[in-house]
Order: sequence, then C-alpha cells, then structure tokens
Amino acid sequence: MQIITEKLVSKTIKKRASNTHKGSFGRVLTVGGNAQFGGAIILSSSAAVYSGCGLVTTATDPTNFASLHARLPEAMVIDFNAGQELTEMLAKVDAVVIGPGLGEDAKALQTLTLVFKTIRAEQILIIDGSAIDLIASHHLALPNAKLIFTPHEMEWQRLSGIPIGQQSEAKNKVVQQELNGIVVLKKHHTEIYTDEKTFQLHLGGPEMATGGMGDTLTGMIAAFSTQFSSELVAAVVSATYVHSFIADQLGKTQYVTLPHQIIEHIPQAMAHFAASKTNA
Ligand SMILES: NC(=O)C1=CN([C@@H]2O[C@H](COP(=O)(O)OP(=O)(O)OC[C@H]3O[C@@H](n4cnc5c(N)ncnc54)[C@H](O)[C@@H]3O)[C@@H](O)[C@H]2O)[C@@H](O)CC1
Ligand SMILES: Nc1ncnc2c1ncn2[C@@H]1O[C@H](COP(=O)(O)OP(=O)(O)O)[C@@H](O)[C@H]1O
Ligand SMILES: [Mg+2]
Repeated sequence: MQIITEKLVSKTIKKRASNTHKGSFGRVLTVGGNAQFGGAIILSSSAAVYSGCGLVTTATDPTNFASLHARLPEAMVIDFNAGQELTEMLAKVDAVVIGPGLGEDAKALQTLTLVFKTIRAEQILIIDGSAIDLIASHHLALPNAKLIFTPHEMEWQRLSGIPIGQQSEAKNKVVQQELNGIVVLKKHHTEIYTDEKTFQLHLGGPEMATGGMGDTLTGMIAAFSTQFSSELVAAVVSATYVHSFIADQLGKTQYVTLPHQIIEHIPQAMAHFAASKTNA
C-alpha cells in the first residue's frame, strides 16, 4: 500500500486561475437527509461549498429546507421526492453525492433508483451511508458512471460480504474490481482502493469519532473531484487526506473535532496546500 503524502496533495490542489467564475469550479448535487437525518446532508453540502465547489444543490426532505438555508445560504434546494425536478437537476451537474442520511425506506429506495437510472457515464457518483446499505440489501445493479464508494467497515461488510476482521487488502481489492469504482474504506488508517494502486492514510484519529464525520468527507470528495477533475484518483485521495489533516491540526488542542469545525477550516487548509505546491 502507498502511504498518502503531503506532496501528492500539494500537487493536486491547484491555485485558481484569475479568469474564472462559479461555473469553472463544478456543479455538485447532494442527495439525502430524510426527516430524521437532515444534519447528514447539511454537512455533506457544506463540505462541498467550503471545499470550493462553484454551485451546490441539495435534494432533501422538505423538512430540512429551512435548517439547510439557515446554516448554508450558498446551497440551492429541491425536494428529493419530486422525480421530475430531480431528473432535471441530475442532467446539469458534474458530480452527485447520494446516501448521507437518505434512510432505507421505500422513498429512499425510489430516490436511489431514479439517480441510478438517470446518471450518465461521464458523471461522478459518490455512494455513501444509506445508499450503500440499500445496494447491499436490495442487490441493486450499479449504474455506468465514475463510481466512488465511501463505506465504513460495517457498510463494507454489508456491501462486500467480507466480515470486519477479515477485510484484507487482497480480499478488498477483488471486490473493488467487481464494483468497478474507487473504494474509500473508512476506518483508523483509511484505505483507498483504485484500479492501479491502493493508498493508506496515516492521518486522523479518535478525535474524529463523531456522527457526521463521514458525511462531511463525501462533500469534500465531490468538490475536489469536480475542481481537480483531470486526475480523479488524486482528487479523492487528496480530499481524504485534507479531511484528516484538519482534524489532526484541531486535535492538537481539542479533545474532539466536530464535523462542522472541520468544514470551517477547509478553505484555510486548501490555501496551505495550494501555496506549498511550488516546494513539493
Ligand atoms: N447528523 C446526522 O443526520 C447523521 C446521520 N447519519 C446517517 O445515518 C445513516 C446510518 O449510518 P451509520 O453509520 O450511523 O449507521 P450504521 O448502522 O451503518 O453503522 C454504524 C455502526 O457500525 C459500527 N462500525 C464498525 N466499524 C465501524 C467504523 N470503522 N466506522 C463507523 N462505524 C463502524 C459501529 O458499531 C456503528 O455504531 C447514514 O445515512 C448516515 O449518513 C450518520 O452519519 C450520523 C449523523
Ligand atoms: N479513530 C479514528 N481514527 C481515524 N479516523 C477516524 C476515527 N474515527 C472516525 N474516523 C473517521 O471519521 C469518519 C467516519 O465516517 P462515518 O462512520 O461514515 O461517519 P458518519 O456516517 O457518522 O458521517 C471516517 O472518515 C473515519 O475514517
Ligand atoms: Mg457514514
């Protein structure tokens, strides 16, 4: 396994060109947040905005509209149960996050099925949380798109059939190939499986063990993938690194680092890596 280095991240996070606008930095759609788990999709969407995505739209349960806008006025919203609206929005974006707080009821399954049916081959689809569990429990066929799975160990057990404790590099690699996407297996020392290489993260720690931390990572991966799109693997690896890098920085003085605190520090961390580019 290749340990992820600061050098790789510095190479990936580019300084922004001057002659640009919001359309230059990607369009992301985040799909999730039922009445119980609204916070999950707010964190995912916030992470995408704070990671520099030009335009973020959130498809969620209408009960979350007011709280989302109060926390994140930069995001636009649609109802994730409105099939026509969701289909139209899916046509306009570069990357989609599906799963944070989506839930696993009939409505959630319907929303996931619509996204799978509508997504196009050139679009990036980040599959997290409830969406992973729905795929596993309903044996759903996967769409033709640039797939990125972000399971924690329990979700990976459900999706891959490999029990926690037996999730070796060799076994995980076989399933990653079958899934035909990138797999970010989240845990202490997260592993990232790609067609060419397997990466390992040596940052992050128990200060990150708060609900919503993985939801936050999905938005970062989406925004990094649309902005640094020439190298999808490097974008995913860099987002994963910066997420834990911020946690470790805050963890020097904090016993726990909350997901919303990580989000607040993303712009500063990205500036750090963009500036250190020339020394890399
Ligand atoms: N504020 C919110 O709205 C939140 C919503 N969430 C959503 O809730 C839904 C269910 O996700 P959960 O992950 O909570 O539930 P799961 O039941 O899928 O998994 C959680 C359990 O898995 C076990 N586990 C074993 N290894 C683990 C590892 N390496 N990392 C994490 N857990 C591990 C733990 O016992 C843990 O309680 C998802 O849609 C998720 O996005 C959660 O993200 C929590 C925060
Ligand atoms: N002890 C730990 N060491 C390193 N990273 C951790 C630790 N605990 C949690 N994390 C990180 O926090 C995130 C948790 O993801 P996840 O369980 O999906 O959270 P949620 O679904 O609640 O948002 C992952 O990125 C994981 O690597
Ligand atoms: Mg999660």
